[in-house]
Amino acid sequence: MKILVINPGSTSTKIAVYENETPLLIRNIKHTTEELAAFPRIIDQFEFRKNLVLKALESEKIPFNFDAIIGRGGLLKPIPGGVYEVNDVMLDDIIHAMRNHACNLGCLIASELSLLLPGCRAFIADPGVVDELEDVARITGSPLMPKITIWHALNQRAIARRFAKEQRTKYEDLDLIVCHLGGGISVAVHRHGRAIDANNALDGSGPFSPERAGTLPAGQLIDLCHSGRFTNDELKKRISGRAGLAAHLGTTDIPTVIRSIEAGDHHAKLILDAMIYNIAKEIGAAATVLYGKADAILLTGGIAHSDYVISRLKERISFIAPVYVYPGEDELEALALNALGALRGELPIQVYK
Ligand SMILES: Nc1ncnc2c1ncn2[C@@H]1O[C@H](COP(=O)(O)OP(=O)(O)O)[C@@H](O)[C@H]1O
Ligand SMILES: CCCC(=O)OP(=O)(O)O
Repeated sequence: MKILVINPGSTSTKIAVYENETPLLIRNIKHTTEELAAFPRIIDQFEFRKNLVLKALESEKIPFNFDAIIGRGGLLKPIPGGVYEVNDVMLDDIIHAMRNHACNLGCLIASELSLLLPGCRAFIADPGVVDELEDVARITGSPLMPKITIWHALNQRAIARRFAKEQRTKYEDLDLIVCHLGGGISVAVHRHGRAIDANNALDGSGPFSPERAGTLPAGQLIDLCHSGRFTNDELKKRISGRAGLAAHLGTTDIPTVIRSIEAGDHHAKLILDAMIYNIAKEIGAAATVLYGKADAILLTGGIAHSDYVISRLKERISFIAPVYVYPGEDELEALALNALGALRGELPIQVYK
């Protein structure tokens, strides 16, 4: 069986082709802040990102012939984890989504390309809106604004399962803190296979990240909203997109920031060290959810490639539990395996309503 995998991220477009469990193509196309700034809205990137997929196939001479196309799931309603077939309700919710993120393009591109091939199915799996929070974790200080979670559900779970396999145990038998360090940064508590707490890595809570503001001072935010300085869309970009490292330093690229630090840029060092400090605090808070008894802390995502970030993070969090580092992500493989499992009847195909 042949599967095409499409993973649009905030700073990259990742593409894979699998023939059963064997990868035939893995491609990570990185996008600069300027390149994406040319598109006023994320939905405007549809043709650009779709063409990147088609060009990658063409350049590798991979025939356009697939049994299924699976995209990274978008910002739908909160749903349980698993594989979902792309349907009209899903496409409609994505087109009218309240929140913007490149992952919204995953099911749109998968759907459009699958329609070119008779019999080809379009899926998503474990989107960022997977919600398994404990009731106590949902309550905030305002009944008007209950906590919602938007996180790297797909990769966090794939990495947690990989760790469990390496430890010769089951994911469902472990208590883990997993932190995905990407364009957004999510920290989730996985208690016996269920993610009982996770931040909103997109526009709500947690540490700031390469392109997110994270938790902000609420009063100052309200004042800024009423200052007349920004439109609604501009303000949203100040929270997600032109926020975090992008706002402070003009780049989301960690190697660029580190080169500046090495060249003596004290401001760049202060900002990156502050991001690391805030990530460590979020992991410390997650430890309290498990009464301090985590089996391990897993660090993953693109930034986990950075020795600068990981060594400083470890200094602050190693006292909590053993730290394991999984640079990059297993999202492409996790998506491919979900599509294969669905096609083979080994995984239930859920219906998005
Ligand atoms: N080799 C590397 N060293 C340090 N940072 C890296 C490396 N590769 C990617 N990154 C950083 O990882 C982040 C992107 O992570 P990734 O998990 O690919 O996120 P996304 O899915 O949001 O695009 C960027 O800030 C990028 O600079
Ligand atoms: C959709 C929420 C997860 C997230 O922040 O993803 P990126 O790191 O790819 O932006």
